[in-house]
Amino acid sequence: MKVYKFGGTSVGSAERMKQVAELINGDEPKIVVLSAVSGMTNQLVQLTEAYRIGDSKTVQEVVAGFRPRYDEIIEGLFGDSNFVEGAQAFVAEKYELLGSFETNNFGDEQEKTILAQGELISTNLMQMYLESINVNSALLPALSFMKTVDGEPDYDYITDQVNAVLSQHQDVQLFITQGYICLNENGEVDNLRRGGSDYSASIIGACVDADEVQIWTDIDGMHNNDPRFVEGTEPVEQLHFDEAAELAYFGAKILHPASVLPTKEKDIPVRLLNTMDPQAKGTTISSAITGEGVKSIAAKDGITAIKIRSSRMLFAYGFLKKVFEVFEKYKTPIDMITTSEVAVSLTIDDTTYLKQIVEELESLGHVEVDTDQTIVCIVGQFLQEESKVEGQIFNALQQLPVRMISYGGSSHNISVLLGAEHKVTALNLLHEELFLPVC
Ligand SMILES: Nc1ncnc2c1ncn2[C@@H]1O[C@H](COP(=O)(O)OP(=O)(O)O)[C@@H](O)[C@H]1O
Ligand SMILES: N[C@@H](CC(=O)OP(=O)(O)O)C(=O)O
Repeated sequence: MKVYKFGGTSVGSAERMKQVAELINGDEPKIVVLSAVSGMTNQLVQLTEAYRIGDSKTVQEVVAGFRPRYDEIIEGLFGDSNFVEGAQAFVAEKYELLGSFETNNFGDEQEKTILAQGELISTNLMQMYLESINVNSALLPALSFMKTVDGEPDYDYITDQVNAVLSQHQDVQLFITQGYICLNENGEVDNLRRGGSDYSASIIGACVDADEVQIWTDIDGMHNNDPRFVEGTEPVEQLHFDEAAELAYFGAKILHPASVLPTKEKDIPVRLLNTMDPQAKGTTISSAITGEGVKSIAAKDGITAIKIRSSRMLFAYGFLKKVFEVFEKYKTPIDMITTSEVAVSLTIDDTTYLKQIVEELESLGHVEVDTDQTIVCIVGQFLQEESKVEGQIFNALQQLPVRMISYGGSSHNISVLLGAEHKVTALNLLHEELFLPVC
């Protein structure tokens, strides 16, 4: 069994959906995970915001805005009028549902139900299209097997349920399911957070012991730098699970940060492939350790740096424990940390409890907070005795005000903290220094 995942851009139009159908049609057994058509989840988020503030006009406008997009997709997908009518009736029910919530009684449950509709629409349209071209496939409703408890996948439940549903369709080799959506421990509709379809594919892959998970998107694999900000980036052929996890966590949008773990645990290779160029090699992520030196650079925005300065740190022990306890109390993960004899600097990206954290840290020392920072993360295999990378990084960034550097935490990550306004310059300078030949 293989698990394929197609992102929003890969199902963003009738033409793309037909391309996907061609790619997944074949004898090999497959579970195909689809995202919502590109932009749809953003619009659904906008819709939930309008409901929250009681803005009925925007609610009606957003819902009306769905129609032309899906009309075009349905028209492009189906020749037969029965299928056109069936698909139109299906989306009409969704528009009705999306416009039917009460603004004065709108909470998390309603919000999650709305956010789930994008994936429900794209998968149903794909299933109808496959039927229309006589491809034998079945819809595998994600809400019948994908469950989280305290936000974490319930692997035992998912494994039992997904295998039970699969065994009900012995004559089918091709299954279509929704990414991103799930039920929570209370049986309510929930999701795996934005970009979570990659995570769905990886969880499903682990639960069915897949031979491989393929993530199909609009680019030929993980590039050696962020193609949105740097020109001339190139795909990286091989990455270790840990390298891919670091890149995903530190901003490489092509992969959801949590999606590496389930496949790593089961040692299932993940391939990142391009729907628009299916022959391209892409990137293979596996347990193989390959190559030395820098493989890729990523950047994560929205970082807050906190510095705690205290002369009580001098010759003392237990100070860091007290600092960490504050973050533990507010369930706030720390990304980077550096220390001197009189100060600790660390970064967080979740600022929900920043005020409370700062208040408590002030009892330990003088606290300074810098918002709007970016972590630039350089990933690869760095053999410390031989590595020239540190020198190259200092060289590349010498003109920029670097706020923190984290090196040595692992042999495959060097992280640098800068003000967000320096991100694009830093990515480009590092690219030049680390990847481009010296003329
Ligand atoms: N290092 C990187 N390598 C490849 N793509 C990257 C990288 N960093 C960011 N991206 C962006 O990720 C995008 C693909 O991810 P995403 O938009 O989530 O795709 P999908 O809609 O298929 O889920 C690419 O178009 C690219 O702009
Ligand atoms: N549709 C969801 C889930 C997802 O994974 O989408 P994509 O694969 O297009 O990033 C989102 O936009 O967050």
